[in-house]
Amino acid sequence: MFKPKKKLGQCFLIDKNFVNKAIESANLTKNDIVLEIGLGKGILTEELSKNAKKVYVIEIDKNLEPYAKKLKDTYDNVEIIWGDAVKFDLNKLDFNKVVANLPYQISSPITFKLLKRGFDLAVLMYQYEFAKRMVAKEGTKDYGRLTVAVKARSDPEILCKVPPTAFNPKPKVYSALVKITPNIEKKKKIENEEFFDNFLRAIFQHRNKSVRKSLIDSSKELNYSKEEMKKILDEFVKNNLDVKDLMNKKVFKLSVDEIVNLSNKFYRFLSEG
Ligand SMILES: C[S@@+](CC[C@H](N)C(=O)[O-])C[C@H]1O[C@@H](n2cnc3c(N)ncnc32)[C@H](O)[C@@H]1O
Repeated sequence: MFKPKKKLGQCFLIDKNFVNKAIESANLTKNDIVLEIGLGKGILTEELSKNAKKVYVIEIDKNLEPYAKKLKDTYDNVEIIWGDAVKFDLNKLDFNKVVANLPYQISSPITFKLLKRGFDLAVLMYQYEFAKRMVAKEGTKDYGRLTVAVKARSDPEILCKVPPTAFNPKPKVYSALVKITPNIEKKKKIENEEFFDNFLRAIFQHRNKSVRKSLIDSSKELNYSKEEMKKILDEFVKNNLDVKDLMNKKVFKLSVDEIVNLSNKFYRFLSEG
């Protein structure tokens, strides 16, 4: 008998309504190539393989092989990749959509990895609290680095809240199905994505401080000493008087657009200097 492992987030979906909701929301056609992370017993994989051209599934737990075999015996468009999805190079696979009931402990690294790789549409199950952070508004307690990283590149939407009874074993918390639609126009506004992500990491280390104080306190994230950062910021503001007010605002009160603009200006200033 298969014994689910908590540390691998093995809460398997048993309520077909949520499987159907995920499949419908992904608008699958026979041209779609889907990536799923976490096979489990294959409840989602089976429906994906019926509705898409091909399904790649990355699964870490080889003990689930009997379920993989059963699926592969019935569907010839399923390919299982045994390994850690966090370490796997997603550019090796030619998928265009992502549908998954994510193991919660890797929600964050997988979301960042997927946003970097790019996709046409993703429908993902997250812990409800995590989903709320993805869609949060500026100035609220849930607003943070994750919100801005996601919203600066896509339009995330909570489709529905999912109760613990939809899974076996039952998790302690609620979950949510989230649809992430990439937004090319928004993404194009980020002048340098690597710099933007480092900038986010730096400012959100101190979300309650002003952007200026936060950048000084986490100057190491951008490879400067505190003294260097102070001088740089003074020069930056002197040369860009329109950022003065933003630099004095608390980090968590800045909108996504304001953060993108500030990051772009700071990136340009540092590259020119
Ligand atoms: C929440 S279960 C979902 C399983 C199935 N898709 C379902 O909906 O019932 C998460 C699955 O991800 C797998 N998993 C956990 N960590 C993983 C990782 N780092 N890489 C790939 N799979 C992982 C677990 O073994 C488990 O099968």
